[in-house]
Amino acid sequence: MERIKVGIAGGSGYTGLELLRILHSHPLVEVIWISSESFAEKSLEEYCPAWVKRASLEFLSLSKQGVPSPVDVVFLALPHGESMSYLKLFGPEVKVIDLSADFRFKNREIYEKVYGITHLEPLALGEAVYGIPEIYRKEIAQARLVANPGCYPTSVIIPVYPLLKEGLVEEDIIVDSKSGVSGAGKKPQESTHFCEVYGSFKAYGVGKHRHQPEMEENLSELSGRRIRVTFVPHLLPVKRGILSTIYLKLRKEVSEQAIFELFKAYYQDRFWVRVFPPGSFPELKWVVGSNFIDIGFLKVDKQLILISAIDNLTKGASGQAVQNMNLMFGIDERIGLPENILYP
Ligand SMILES: NC(=O)C1=CN([C@@H]2O[C@H](COP(=O)(O)OP(=O)(O)OC[C@H]3O[C@@H](n4cnc5c(N)ncnc54)[C@H](OP(=O)(O)O)[C@@H]3O)[C@@H](O)[C@H]2O)C=CC1
Ligand SMILES: CC(=O)N[C@@H](CCC(=O)OP(=O)(O)O)C(=O)O
Repeated sequence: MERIKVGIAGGSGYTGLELLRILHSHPLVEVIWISSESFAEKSLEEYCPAWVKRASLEFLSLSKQGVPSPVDVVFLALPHGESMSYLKLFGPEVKVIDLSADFRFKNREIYEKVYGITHLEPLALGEAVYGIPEIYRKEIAQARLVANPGCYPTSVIIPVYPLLKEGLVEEDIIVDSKSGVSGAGKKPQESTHFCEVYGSFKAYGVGKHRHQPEMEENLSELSGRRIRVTFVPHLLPVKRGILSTIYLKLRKEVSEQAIFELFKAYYQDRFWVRVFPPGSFPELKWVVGSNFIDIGFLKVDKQLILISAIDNLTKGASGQAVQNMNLMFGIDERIGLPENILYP
């Protein structure tokens, strides 16, 4: 098979560098170009010496140079609002996987309200497939444009989906998530400065985080009911990882064993999902660096507590994006993705 030719828009950012880490070891891929506005014409080695002796690529400026060499697929690892402005550069023969939120909503009005910007490519919203391979495998395989989900929604939608789909839980869901600081990207901000974060722990975006409507729209569509999510994210003083604790009310009596069997029925053949037996819970250290999502659960009377863990940059972003690319090109979704963790 000829290698898949890849372009990475935003190759100098955290998810862009994670894409490079993964794709460099992918046996069926060749990275043809990477872009950065601030480092245009600088080499990857100069920007990030970890690449010395490994790859000789030079950043180009997408805004100034326009469409670079032809590729089969482009990853848009760009800020919200920027991704959609670059979509038109790529013809219909090029597959696009967008890591931003620009194509995640079916409803344009919700996107514009949540992000406070006018959508530049509203027609593409209908075409885009929400990129959770464990749920939308068939649609992703046919897609030209995939909207890679947000990191927090990935950690919530995968564990909650089987329970909602089978009508086992109520519509009101409480999500308490904690994320490492790389979730905020590489651009310096006071709130993510080392001294602000290290040795501390805080909630942010309480009751108004933009991932709440993303989870609600998607879970409502999947379940055919109006789902309400109360979402509180927190900033952990670590670089990578998300741990989400999800509280659900059971609609009827179900045993823990039956819930375990349900998860197995949905995810047994989904390699990147690991469901733990009742009472065993995930930890960041067992997933960080890998593309796994780990799920644990416990029933307390009528309440079901789910705990999930992912690496925000891998299963929460670039790993999932490569998993989507594999499906779009008809190859095994395991290929090229990291199973190894960064432990200790
Ligand atoms: N970090 C995470 O854990 C996750 C991030 N995401 C989403 O993925 C996307 C990328 O995130 P992340 O990698 O963290 O962000 P970063 O801030 O680390 O990187 C952003 C990238 O976009 C480039 N860029 C910025 N502005 C422009 C522009 N106007 N035109 C062209 N290129 C531009 C930057 O290049 P330059 O060198 O010029 O600055 C850089 O390469 C975002 O939409 C984010 O929300 C999704 C899931 C998880
Ligand atoms: C720690 C932190 O700041 N996290 C980011 C979420 C990153 C992400 O996955 O979301 P998007 O792709 O939707 O940007 C935040 O709360 O905005």
